[in-house]
Amino acid sequence: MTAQVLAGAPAAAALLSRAAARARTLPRPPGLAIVRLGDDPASVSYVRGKDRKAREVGLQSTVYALPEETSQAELLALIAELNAAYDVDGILVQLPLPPHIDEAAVLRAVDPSKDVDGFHPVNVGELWSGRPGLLPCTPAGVMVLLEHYGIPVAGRRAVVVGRSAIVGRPMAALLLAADATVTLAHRRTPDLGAVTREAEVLVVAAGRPHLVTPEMVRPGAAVVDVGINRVLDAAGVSRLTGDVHPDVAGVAGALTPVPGGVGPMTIAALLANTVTAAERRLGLSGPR
Ligand SMILES: Nc1nc(=O)c2c([nH]1)NC[C@@H]1CN(c3ccc(C(=O)N[C@@H](CCC(=O)O)C(=O)O)cc3)C=[N+]21
Repeated sequence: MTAQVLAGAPAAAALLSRAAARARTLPRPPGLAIVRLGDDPASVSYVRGKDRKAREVGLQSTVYALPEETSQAELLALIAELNAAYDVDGILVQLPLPPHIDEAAVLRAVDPSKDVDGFHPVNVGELWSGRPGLLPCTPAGVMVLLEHYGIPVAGRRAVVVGRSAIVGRPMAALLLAADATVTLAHRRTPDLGAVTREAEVLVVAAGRPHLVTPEMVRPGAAVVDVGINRVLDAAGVSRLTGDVHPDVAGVAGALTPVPGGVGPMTIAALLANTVTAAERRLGLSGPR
């Protein structure tokens, strides 16, 4: 037996087509502003992908590509301008930012009603108090992926590996909101395998290539691999690999591929969030 492949593309396409349909009912297209500093190749390529998909879905997308040496004050001034702009519904500041910028201060400067990354402390607090506002894109995308493939969460044991502010923590909050019994494990968790073997739903976002091996997985579990690690293969070619060892497919009931699993969901969730932000700002209520 080999695990069902939880491909991201069909679930992302379904989410995007629902978002596009909602966008078409608005009096004007939802506006997305993407801010990026410097020329890190991964950031340039992710931002290009987001901008292209945003246009496909009927959003008005603008990329602000600023030089690496942009000062914190200049960046905050741009954010203030975007906060005040009527036709901007969503603001995304691509991370990571250069070391001379105070990331937390920048994330706090974004108007929470335009925070389509769900990183502002107000949105984090709303999420953990069970009154979700705008949701962090990767965890929100994982929930849509599980739903798309009919994988139940309510009443089940869920384990999240990794406690980052961007994935692990909000992932645990969303699984809890969906009535799972949630364990949040991390690098200081003793006997990680004993903990992950409890999971009926296992989400791995540790940033460590092939951290999760077959003996750490409960037979039949649904395993979501959030890891995107660039590694060199035997021939010295750079490849993407996840935090879950490929042999886990022999034990799990379902498994997301890397690439082609969670990644496409993250972008789709960002664009769906932008439509939600536009609906709220225009006084129309969206779903959720
Ligand atoms: N403010 C902010 N918001 C983000 O959402 C954000 C960010 N900063 N900084 C960087 C990370 C990374 N991220 C990804 C999105 C899509 C894929 C994706 O679609 N990946 C493809 C493969 C892409 C490839 O081949 O490189 C896949 O997994 O199939 C990956 C990574 C969003 N991020």
